[in-house]
Amino acid sequence: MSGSSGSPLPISPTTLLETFIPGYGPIHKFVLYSFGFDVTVLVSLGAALWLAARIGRSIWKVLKGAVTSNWMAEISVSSTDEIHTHLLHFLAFQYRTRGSRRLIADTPTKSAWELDGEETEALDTTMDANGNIKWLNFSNQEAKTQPRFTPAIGSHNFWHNGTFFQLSRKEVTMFDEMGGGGSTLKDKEILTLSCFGRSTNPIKALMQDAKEHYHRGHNVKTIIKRPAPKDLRRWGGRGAWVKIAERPCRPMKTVVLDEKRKMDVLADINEYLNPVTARWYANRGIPYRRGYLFYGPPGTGKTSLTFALAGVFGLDIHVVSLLEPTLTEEELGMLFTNLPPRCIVLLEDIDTAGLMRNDPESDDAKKKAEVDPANTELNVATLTKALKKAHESDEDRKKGISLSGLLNIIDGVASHEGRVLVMTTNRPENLDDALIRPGRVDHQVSFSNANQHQAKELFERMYANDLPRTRLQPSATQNGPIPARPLEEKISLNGDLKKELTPPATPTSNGYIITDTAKEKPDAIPDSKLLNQVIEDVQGEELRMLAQKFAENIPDNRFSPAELQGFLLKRKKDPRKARDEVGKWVEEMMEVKRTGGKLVPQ
Ligand SMILES: Nc1ncnc2c1ncn2[C@@H]1O[C@H](COP(=O)(O)OP(=O)(O)OP(=O)(O)O)[C@@H](O)[C@H]1O
Repeated sequence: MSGSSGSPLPISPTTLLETFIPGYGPIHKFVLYSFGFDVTVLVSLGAALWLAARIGRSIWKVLKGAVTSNWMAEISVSSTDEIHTHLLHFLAFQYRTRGSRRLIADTPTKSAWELDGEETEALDTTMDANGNIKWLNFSNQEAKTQPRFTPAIGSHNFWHNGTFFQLSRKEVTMFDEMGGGGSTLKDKEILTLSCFGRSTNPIKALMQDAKEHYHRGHNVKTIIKRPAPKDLRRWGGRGAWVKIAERPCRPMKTVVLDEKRKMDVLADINEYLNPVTARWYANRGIPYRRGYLFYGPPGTGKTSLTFALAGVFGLDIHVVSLLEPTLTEEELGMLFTNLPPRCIVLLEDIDTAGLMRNDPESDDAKKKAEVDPANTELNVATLTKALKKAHESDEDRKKGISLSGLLNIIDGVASHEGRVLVMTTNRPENLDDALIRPGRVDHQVSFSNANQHQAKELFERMYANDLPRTRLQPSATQNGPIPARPLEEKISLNGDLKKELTPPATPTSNGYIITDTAKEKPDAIPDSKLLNQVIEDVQGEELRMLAQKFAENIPDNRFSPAELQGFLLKRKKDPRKARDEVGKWVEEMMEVKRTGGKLVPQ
């Protein structure tokens, strides 16, 4: 009777497990008698490992917390700022080349221009054996689009330029005030980058790299932005503007306009954008702002010139439609204060923008209706309009942009300085004097329908051979900048303004430049056979003769460049056909214009 003594028995691991795990005893006995194996050893080992892991994790947490707070630097970025986009682009690039196991895949949106990459070959339209034309087919383009991979929500580590970085990507949900007392839940993403050391400089350098990576090639692109959707605008900051398009810079030489007028605008903006000018304005207490009014008939190149200017000066275009129903004065003011230091703000068709005014017309109409009972039909209509206006609620009045609100935003005390404001209109006579007074509009450029000289230029431009794609040469930015000559020197040297107005050799997305002629670069890659082969034989003197003949058929100031471009585009491979058919087209067009018809001859 060994166990009957007074001293207590030591508790065995099996007894302990039996106490904590219901049913352990029978299982233990079953395994022991059936297989001769004491499962307690295994379970005890597992429990010891689990405990060690818990303790280890707790110690790790404490240590990590101590290291993070004392020996690590971190910077967080919210998804409402554009740096977030830069970082994601950069990380997508990084993570494509490294083997991370937790990624988020998304389908990137590509513009039509991005399909025309460096290595893009021209597609030929061919015929099959039965003589059927095989048209180009893009039905499987979605299938070919490669997903973009970015780090998944959670923590990630990576090396960049010899520094170890930690990235934490997390989503936060927050209440967003909707106005009118309501609120909604909104998801926002926070990226936190950290690195060892007490300085945030490596992270700042990484962010700079990400920014440069994102903007690489943007010197050959013009970025077009518009106000973000209402709920995103709410966050303010640069996120109040979203990129809607990115297209190759429009060369200045493709805008057919009187050279002096073009040169005046270029010189004026060039002078204005010079950082020294800002100080000059400040010293004299003049607000550092410049406004331009481009006016003239539709399709005469107002928007085209704005894009070409953006390309020359490397500015983004911020397009605002004052007709957008959800845009309030307050928001427009906030959007103007969140513009980058240098940019173009484009307000198109400012006369049709529907600016709200204190409209005396309705009162007049009402009085007229009362004193002129003979004109009943008209009076009922105008009176209804006037009464409708009178019953507009205060809420309705608050919506939209009033003229005084816009004037305030353009040059009020809080208005942004450094931007180039371009307003375009087809009807300058309808504009309020206050809108175009000096200080708001400093330079006016008139556009008109094409004269014969411009028609000739359009023709030559349409049929000029494209520059062959050439191998890329490292750009000046990589080997030091091209020394600049002063503008006056450029003008006086050869008196040929046209050459100088054209931006220099086009840089490309990789920081390279496309060289000018195929002759200089023997390893030229042949370009589109389709287009060039047909028109190759019509170049030089013959092209000039055809252009001359074409232009002689075009009456001065009757057709807009857009109309002529439309005619030429339909004959884009055949300049001789264009010359032969222009006479008939002009006759028909004149008839359409005389009768006020809408359907134009092809
Ligand atoms: N002066 C021009 N030089 C070259 N192309 C032109 C010119 N004017 C118009 N075009 C061509 O016509 C089309 C319309 O031009 P654009 O949008 O610049 O005209 P717009 O004056 O801004 O017209 P709208 O007043 O209707 O907005 C474009 O494809 C452009 O290439």
